[in-house]
Amino acid sequence: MTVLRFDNVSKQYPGGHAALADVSFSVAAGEMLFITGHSGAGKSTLLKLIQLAERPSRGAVLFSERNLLKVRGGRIAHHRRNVGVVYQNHQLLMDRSVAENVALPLVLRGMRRGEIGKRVRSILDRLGLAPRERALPSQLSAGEQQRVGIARAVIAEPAMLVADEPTGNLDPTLSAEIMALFASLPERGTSVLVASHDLGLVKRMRKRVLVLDHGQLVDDISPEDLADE
Ligand SMILES: Nc1ncnc2c1ncn2[C@@H]1O[C@H](COP(=O)(O)OP(=O)(O)OP(=O)(O)O)[C@@H](O)[C@H]1O
Repeated sequence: MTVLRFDNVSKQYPGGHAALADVSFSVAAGEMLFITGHSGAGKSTLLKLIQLAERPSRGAVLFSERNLLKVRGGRIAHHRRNVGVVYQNHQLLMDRSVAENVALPLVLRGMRRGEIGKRVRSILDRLGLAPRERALPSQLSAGEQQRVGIARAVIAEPAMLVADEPTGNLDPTLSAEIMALFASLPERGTSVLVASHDLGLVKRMRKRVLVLDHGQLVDDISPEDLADE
């Protein structure tokens, strides 16, 4: 089953050149892959189209077979619930505790409090954040804040997780732990798309890699081909 498909997608910002030019690829349900390329190659733009933070200038983005061009108004929020997002600057609610930040997607879904508590404890345990559950984001290190952002993005088990340079602030050990966590999501049904220009990290993960160059998709490397390089 295909969860995401880009069909000849181009994106031109007002007054700018083509941030994406005629990009086509698809992602299977439960697949993890990376997208890499130089600064300005179009990685963030591609992720923004998936979250409906931007719209294509030409072509179509299909998510679970639905053309996102047709998703408007109140349906945008509904679509975004199916896409977990991890940013480099985590966009946490600074006046809410770690546990409250992580619980937010479940609260928005109207889940029962008892069930929310259980799920929050479980994900905080997995990410080594349980001792910090009552802390405010301002009392955390950059790495801890990043893990809170990741916990919040994955807690509702979205169809897809998109992450933009998710290990930018983290030391190598923590980066490896975060990547291992991402790699465990597909077996729970979540596809994972990670934008990164850390080529060493990307190669170590032995996953499919899309390569963008000036907005064009110039390579689509399978894990097997990556192993041969
Ligand atoms: N809101 C915007 N308005 C105009 N141009 C933009 C906008 N956002 C991005 N661009 C341009 O589109 C191109 C692609 O940018 P994008 O942020 O997608 O690249 P990137 O590969 O994510 O880069 P980086 O690795 O530096 O984050 C760049 O030339 C950028 O200057």
